[in-house]
Amino acid sequence: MNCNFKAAEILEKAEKKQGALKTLVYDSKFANIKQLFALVCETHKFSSILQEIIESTKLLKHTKIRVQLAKVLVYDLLMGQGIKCGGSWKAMMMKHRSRLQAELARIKIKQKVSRNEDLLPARVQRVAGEQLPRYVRVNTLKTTVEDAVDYLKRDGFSYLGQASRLDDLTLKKKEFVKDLHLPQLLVFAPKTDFHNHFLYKAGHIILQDKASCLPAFLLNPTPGSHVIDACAAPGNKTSHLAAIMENKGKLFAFDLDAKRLATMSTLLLRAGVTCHKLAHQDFLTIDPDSPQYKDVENILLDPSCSGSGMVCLKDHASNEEEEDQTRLASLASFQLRCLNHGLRFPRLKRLVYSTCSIHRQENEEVITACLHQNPNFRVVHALAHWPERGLEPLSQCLRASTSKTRTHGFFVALLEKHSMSRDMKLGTAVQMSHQDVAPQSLTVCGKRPPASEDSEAPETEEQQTAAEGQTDSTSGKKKRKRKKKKAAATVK
Ligand SMILES: C[S@@+](CC[C@H](N)C(=O)[O-])C[C@H]1O[C@@H](n2cnc3c(N)ncnc32)[C@H](O)[C@@H]1O
Repeated sequence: MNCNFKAAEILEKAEKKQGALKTLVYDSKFANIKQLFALVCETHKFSSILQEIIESTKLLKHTKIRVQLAKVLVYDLLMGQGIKCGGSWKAMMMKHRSRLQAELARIKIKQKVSRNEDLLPARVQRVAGEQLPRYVRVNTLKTTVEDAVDYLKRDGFSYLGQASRLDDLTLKKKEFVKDLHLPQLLVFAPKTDFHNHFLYKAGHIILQDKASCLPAFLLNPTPGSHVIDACAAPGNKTSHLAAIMENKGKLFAFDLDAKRLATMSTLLLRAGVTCHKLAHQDFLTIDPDSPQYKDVENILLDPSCSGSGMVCLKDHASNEEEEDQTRLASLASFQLRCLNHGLRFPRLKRLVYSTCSIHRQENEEVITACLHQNPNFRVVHALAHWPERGLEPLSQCLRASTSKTRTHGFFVALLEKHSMSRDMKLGTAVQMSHQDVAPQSLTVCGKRPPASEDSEAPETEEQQTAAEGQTDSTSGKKKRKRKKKKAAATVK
């Protein structure tokens, strides 16, 4: 189907509140998702100006097409690629081109601006003004960061060194730096285009938003380990996992969508990934007790979400009041089911949960409910220096946004199973308190994790005591334990 037509169909569905733009785009099964996504986002962004042009030129009357299609075609003709999709609509639009161009020029003169972007409503301009840097992840399966930097320098880019503050990510044309948080990430000026660059075509670099690099980075599976990427396509995080695993071990990747899996196959081939096993399967139907998954210790779960963190969609249904609550509830319920399912794998040690949503329902609330139902897991306080944390009380989790991290809106939680020895240290009382108290207080136990590689400095004894003293049953057990200890000491 023609890209313009598909884009119009999606805009119409979004207006009827049948879903968020991103989900609708991905659900469309369109062959070129990237192209469709860009067209939908841009048309949506300029919607009010396009409407004005269409009305004053009486385009609908002349062409008998629906308003959403008219918007897409006018956008493409006046501001986009010049209607590449062609066909009969192209001929039709060319007939009206000079009138449409004249109307756009008239609006610009009236508003005393010269650029199309300056016509955008203030709130949209604010978001567009927060243009994100271009993040480039170096694919260490094919090259090293140093070699990539050298290549780019020889190619005319100007290397400014290692960033140390967020402000260092504000870059001008051709400048680039190493990221301040993620060692394999290079940062360039917004809209630096690498699609035709040798390093991209050869799979040496992957174009991936910084926030989307967090899940694999935090999971950090060791080479040789067995890992599941539960909702994997189109596979950027899978290829990141494979790079961390140095292509050693087993990486099981599942997705429901055959087309996205096909794209993923190409991406993984280009990236030189060989340790994966792709399956066109519903993750919820995977048997955790099947012998082939008996050694799985790590799971990355990046399930379908509302996509409300994607910058270009911020102007659309981006806050909780506007977003369809029924839809959010259904997404959250699916996300929780996936999360609970992931935690059923018998040898699982760590699971990273992520979404590109900014809604508490899909993020902190899912984690809270999950902890409530899985008292043998806790949330790890990840990446202590990350500037934006999960909403209270889940500050162990990470959030990301244009303003605080210069990325798309994102959420990541790292869950870890209590090891036997840790459970013993914490006492079974902690597990009991998980089950017995309200979900919000559950995180108190998660908030004071025993030391682990990603957790903050070990807590004080005082904090530990406070955490353990959440319920009567807990303190009762503690008292009994202390009494026993005292008695034992006396005997000695
Ligand atoms: C947010 S996207 C994943 C993006 C991917 N992790 C990446 O980094 O490229 C969510 C994916 O989950 C898939 N999905 C949805 N429900 C699923 C299920 N029950 N089992 C497996 N995959 C599922 C969708 O088809 C979609 O490709």
